[in-house]
Parts: sequence; C-alpha cells; structure tokens
Amino acid sequence: MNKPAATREATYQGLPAIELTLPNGSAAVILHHGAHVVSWQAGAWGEQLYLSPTAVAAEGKAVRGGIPVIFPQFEQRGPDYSLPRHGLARTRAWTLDTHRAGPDHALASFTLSDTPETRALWPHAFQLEFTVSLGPNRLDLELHVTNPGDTAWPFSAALHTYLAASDIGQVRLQGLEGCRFLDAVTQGEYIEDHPEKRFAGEIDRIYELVPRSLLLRDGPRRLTIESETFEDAVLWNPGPEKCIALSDMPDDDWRQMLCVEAAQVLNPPTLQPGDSWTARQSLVLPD
Ligand SMILES: O=P(O)(O)OC[C@H]1O[C@@H](O)[C@H](O)[C@@H](O)[C@@H]1O
Repeated sequence: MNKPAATREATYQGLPAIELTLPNGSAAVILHHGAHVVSWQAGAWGEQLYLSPTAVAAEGKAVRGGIPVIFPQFEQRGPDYSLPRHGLARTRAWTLDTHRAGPDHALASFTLSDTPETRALWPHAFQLEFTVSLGPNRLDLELHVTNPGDTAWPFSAALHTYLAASDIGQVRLQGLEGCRFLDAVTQGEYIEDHPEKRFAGEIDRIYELVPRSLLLRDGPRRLTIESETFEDAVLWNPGPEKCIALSDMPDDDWRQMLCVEAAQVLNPPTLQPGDSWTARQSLVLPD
C-alpha cells in the first residue's frame, strides 16, 4: 500500500526545511530560508525544478534555482531602487506557520514580516504569507502580501521559478504571441510574434499582460504554467557567457533550465494601509 500524504520537518544543507510527500511519490522540499522551494518531484514525471548543484543556501544569500520569492523589488527595477537586487524576501529566514496533509495533497505555509533589519533597508511594515500546496501532478504557489502599517507603499513581486529542461534546445513555450515585451539584453521593446518560442542562448525578457495559461513542451512533457493576479511573465536564461560568470552555477547548466517567472513588475501595485494583495502560480502536469 502507498504511504499516505505527509509533511515532515527536514534539513537541507544544514538549514531547516519541510518536505511534503504524496501517495503517488510526488514530493516537494521547501526551505525556511526564503520560503524557497528547492525541489518538486511530480510523481512519474520526476523532478520539475532546476536547482544548481553548486547553489549555496545560507542566511543573507540567494539560492540559485528552485523558486525564489521576489519582494518588494524585482531585479533593480524599483519601485524602491535602493533595495538589494530582487528585494529582501529571498535571502531571509521565514517562519513556518502551518503544514498539513489531506488524502491527496499536502501544504506548507510560511510568513515573513518586517524587522528592524528590513526597515533599515525598506522603511515599511509588511506581512508576507507564502503557501505551497502539492497535488498528485501539480504544485500551487500563493503569495499573499499585506500592509499592516499606516502608510501606503508600492511594490513589485515575482515567483522566480527555475524549470528543469532536458535540454534548452528541446524546450518550446506557447502562449506569449501578441504580448509586448521589454528585452533586457537589447534594451528594446517588441511584440512577440512566435506562437511557440524556442530557446538557443541568453534570454532576459519581461512580457506584459500575459495570458493566464502558458504551455511548456519538452519532449513528451507538457507543463501548464498558470497564473492569477500576476500580470507579467519573465523569461530568463543566462546563456553560455553569463552562466560562466555565475559562481553558483556550473558553466554548462544554462542548457538544463529556463526561468518562467510569474511577476508583477511593469505596473507595481500600491498597497493601502490594511489592504492585501494575493497572486498565484500553478504548475500542472497531465495525469
Ligand atoms: O542572479 P540573480 O540576482 O538571481 O538574478 C537572475 C536573473 O533574474 C531574472 O529574473 C532577471 O530578469 C535577470 O536580469 C537576472 O539576471
């Protein structure tokens, strides 16, 4: 008989983590550090996320791979330009709030609030809740942002999902045709004209107002990438030259990954005192 769905406290590189497991063999591992998903094994489909074998998980550092949570600045695009690149959530220890399993799902929820240290970087009161829910062939990620303070603040956010690729040359991505995008490599602005995108090297683009569902094909694998509230999608691969320059990624591993990030970057929302904002990304494989 298969083991029932379960949650189990574990460690990863000496840091606290939680493991979610399901009867069909699906599993996910989430670090308290960054509330960072470092692995998603989807039943018979196997590992779906890229995690660099040379990634370093430590307080104050960002893990290369998995699913970094980006808040309240994306890259160095503001709205507060003084913040560290990609903000302050991915490099901090979050609090494991809840974890539980049902017959065929398991979830864990983490929280992060402002501290004197975060207020020295960004002078605002905030509460983040990040919930990871594992289903037999899906992973649902929800980011809930609250402003508990008495002044409004603008923010950006993203789930910087590193998807594993059998080989980047085999990957196709459908759903972006007709969307405007900003290309950080050429600094240009364009409209996507490919119904099915292919990848050959470096890409760093923010697509605006994307459809709620994209489809990634990689050989027989069909991964649906759904999003809610997040208006943008970021595609990122460092390509061969920039990958060599990354100290926490093997030189050739750009071939093994593609970031398809659910993001709110081009139109940063402003959160009024007492208000909340909730956004989701779901990764879904066929049964
Ligand atoms: O090296 P980092 O800080 O994790 O960032 C990785 C990449 O993240 C992407 O989201 C950005 O669009 C890229 O410009 C950036 O290089």
